[in-house]
Amino acid sequence: MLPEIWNSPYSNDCFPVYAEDIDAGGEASPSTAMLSEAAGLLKVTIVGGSIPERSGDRLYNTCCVFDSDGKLKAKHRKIHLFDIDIPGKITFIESKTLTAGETPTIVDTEVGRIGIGICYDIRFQELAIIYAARGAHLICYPGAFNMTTGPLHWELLQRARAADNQLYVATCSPARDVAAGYVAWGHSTLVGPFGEVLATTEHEEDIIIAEIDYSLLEVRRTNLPLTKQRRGDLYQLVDVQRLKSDS
Ligand SMILES: NC(=O)CC(=O)C(=O)O
Repeated sequence: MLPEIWNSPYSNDCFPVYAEDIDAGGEASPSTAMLSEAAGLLKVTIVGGSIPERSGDRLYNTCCVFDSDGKLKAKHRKIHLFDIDIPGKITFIESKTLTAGETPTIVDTEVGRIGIGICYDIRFQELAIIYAARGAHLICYPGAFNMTTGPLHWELLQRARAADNQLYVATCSPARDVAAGYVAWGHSTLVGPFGEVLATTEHEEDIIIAEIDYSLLEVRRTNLPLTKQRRGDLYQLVDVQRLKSDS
């Protein structure tokens, strides 16, 4: 797994410059061609962080997932754009250059059923609930939280998504570069289905190698039978996409 916007500085000025046309493949998208080659050569599934994607006259913040033959299995376009204003701390308006994606993305891979979100997507618990309801074992969030929100929210949100939905959450952030226009918090992390941090980095460049045991999902769901105890008679989340595809 790679971080959010790993082929470009994280800035509205740079997104159009570094954007690649993913659907055209080959030389049009050197970053995804490289990921596909690496997945095939190493025989691993890759959740390819995200890059700015050009599609016609639009730009998206897009994560590509490759299977161990190097085939593109899924493409997730960041659904919730990072438009925030905390005066004196951080203002970022992704929607100045980017368009929001329109579909949640869940993908069956050799290493489990994976839901994908990109950074700000982690703040919207409904997306994680839908992924859990559709049988995700793991949600991967390439992200790049910052020095204001990172210390308070980055780990909190990962643990909340994992504990509420009793699944694994994996995040990958760029390392911190204090000279960059946007300073990332770092701290890539793997969280287990009890909300426990299984592995994490500091803010320097690093790699996490950790084991995921999906049999723990059942154990935790038996220990705490939240799904059975949910009061669907009092509240419900409607899976609009599923309703659309069923009709
Ligand atoms: N960069 C993001 O998309 C999100 C972020 O930094 C935050 O939610 O805080």
